[in-house]
Amino acid sequence: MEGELESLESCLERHIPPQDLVEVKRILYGGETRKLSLPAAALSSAQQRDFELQGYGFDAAAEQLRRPRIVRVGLVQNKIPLPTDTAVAVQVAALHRRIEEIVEVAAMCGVNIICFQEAWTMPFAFCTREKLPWTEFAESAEDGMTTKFCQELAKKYNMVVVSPILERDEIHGGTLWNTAVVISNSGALLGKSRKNHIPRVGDFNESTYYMEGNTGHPVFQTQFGTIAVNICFGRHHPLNWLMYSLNGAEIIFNPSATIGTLSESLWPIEARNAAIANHCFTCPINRVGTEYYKNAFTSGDGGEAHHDLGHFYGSSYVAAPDGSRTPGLSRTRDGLLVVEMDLNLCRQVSDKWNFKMTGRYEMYADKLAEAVQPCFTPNIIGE
Ligand SMILES: NC(=O)NCCC(=O)O
Repeated sequence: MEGELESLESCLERHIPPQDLVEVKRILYGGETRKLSLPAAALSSAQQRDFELQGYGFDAAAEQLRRPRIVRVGLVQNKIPLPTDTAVAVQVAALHRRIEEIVEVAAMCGVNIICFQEAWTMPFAFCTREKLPWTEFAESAEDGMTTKFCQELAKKYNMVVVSPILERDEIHGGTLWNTAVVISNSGALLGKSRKNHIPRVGDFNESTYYMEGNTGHPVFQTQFGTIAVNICFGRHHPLNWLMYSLNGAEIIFNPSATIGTLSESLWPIEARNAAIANHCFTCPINRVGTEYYKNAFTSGDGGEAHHDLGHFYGSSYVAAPDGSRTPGLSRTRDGLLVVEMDLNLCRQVSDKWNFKMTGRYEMYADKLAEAVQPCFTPNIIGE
């Protein structure tokens, strides 16, 4: 992608003198994350298939009573492989093929839980506010062809699959939802988690298509750890992260679709802060590239109509409960980030910082209950 910075990290590596780089990484990233040694076959397959493959590891201290709880997660970011005016079924098939070849490499790297980007089976066409053909990408979470496809992958590779799609719920009048389907490594459907916070910002006009999710904050018990899915815009809402954490999530995925001009300066902060505040691992994932539409659309701001939403900047990363984080994937290329983590780190950091213990949730529960009442008066004290 011409003119786009490849990644923040490659820029730092290029320009910061080596003697300062260690300190810069300590301050910015909480230190240098351990690099994983990935199989040569995986690295060469990634190269042949034209996607970036990076691997990092977070360690925890050895304990006497608990064995290490090591899990490998995979985060996938990708461009749409075909133009947005290609037939719907052909676009979906091409995305299935692309994901299949990335998941195969994830399996070579020993990934236990994989998560794809938000609405991964389609262009992020909600900016257009057109209904057809975009609503045709919607599928049943329970038995749509993408769920069936992911169940096959889960069984074949013994991998938990988190598959964020546009859902059509036939039981409730054919309504649409922005939903993550969670599939166990046995291939069984574990359940689904709908997007709780729907954006109304800039060209992100998703409320034209679906409402705020009604599945609450489910946490899925998998063989490899407890996981939750906080879909995209929920990233800006600390209480949303908190609720998944209160329900016991050790890893919270954040499949997203967001663009540089809107959110890139927030991206490194929000999910990382959530990992710190909630003593868990967080995994934000963003799509890559610029998606063009035949019909121009406006942003409702008096500006010119345009054919694209802007550049999706990738930069997927993982943040750990101690506040450290991996480098981000590329801003421009498809990629797979493989991260090994010892889940014992969550309780170890919790015992150190005690945010759960010092959180005063009962005080906030009371005060929030008051603040949402129509008769609420803010507690402002004047002179
Ligand atoms: N997909 C989505 O909710 N995007 C909104 C923009 C953002 O959260 O950065």
